[in-house]
Amino acid sequence: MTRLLVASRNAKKLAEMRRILAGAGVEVVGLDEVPPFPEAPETGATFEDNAVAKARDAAAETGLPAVADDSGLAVDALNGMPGVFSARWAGRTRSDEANLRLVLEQVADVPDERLTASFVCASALVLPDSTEIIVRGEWPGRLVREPRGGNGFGYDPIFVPEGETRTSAELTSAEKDAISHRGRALQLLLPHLRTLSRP
Ligand SMILES: O=P(O)(O)OP(=O)(O)OP(=O)(O)OC[C@H]1O[C@@H](n2cnc3c(O)ncnc32)[C@H](O)[C@@H]1O
Ligand SMILES: [Mg+2]
Repeated sequence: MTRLLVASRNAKKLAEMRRILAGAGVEVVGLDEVPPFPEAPETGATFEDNAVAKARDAAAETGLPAVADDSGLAVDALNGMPGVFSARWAGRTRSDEANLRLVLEQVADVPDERLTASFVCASALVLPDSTEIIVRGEWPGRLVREPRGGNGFGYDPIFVPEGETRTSAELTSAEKDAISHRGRALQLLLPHLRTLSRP
């Protein structure tokens, strides 16, 4: 089976990517299973720029096809922030709890009807021949002021997807994967991954 390097240092994100890619006809390999290489900081202005940079580095360093995602929460009342800064919104400690508390503080005066937000995921596949495929998945919803639920990671406890009453941290893994920004982006990559495993 063709090996595919999934370039993420976030264990919970990686687990989601592994689940969604199961059945794609590739053997998923994590960064822990390849020799270490220096990883560039995520300095891009867009999710797409960061995703392709992560995947490009990983493919170049290992010679394997590589997929990476850059993702985050875009809050309408905050002009799309935290956006590409989602992982480190409350600073370098990168604490999920501190990040979501800061967002809640920032929207404290925003009326409920304007608490709309979306999760965004840009996912990039870079092949050994340097072909780059970049896709995007979005998951619209709204914020709640009290975190709820223990599944998922990041901002999941304060995000209620459109059409749901539960937060995304209250969805099962399978429910989240089926409709999430990451699930949608990776579905768009699947046809490209299938061509990898063809002789
Ligand atoms: O870059 P890698 O190593 O993949 O891991 P990371 O956690 O740094 O990932 P990003 O740079 O893409 O930052 C995305 C942040 O956005 C948030 N996020 C992304 N997807 C999410 C999801 O499905 N549910 C909740 N929060 C999410 C979460 O805070 C992540 O740390
Ligand atoms: Mg990151």
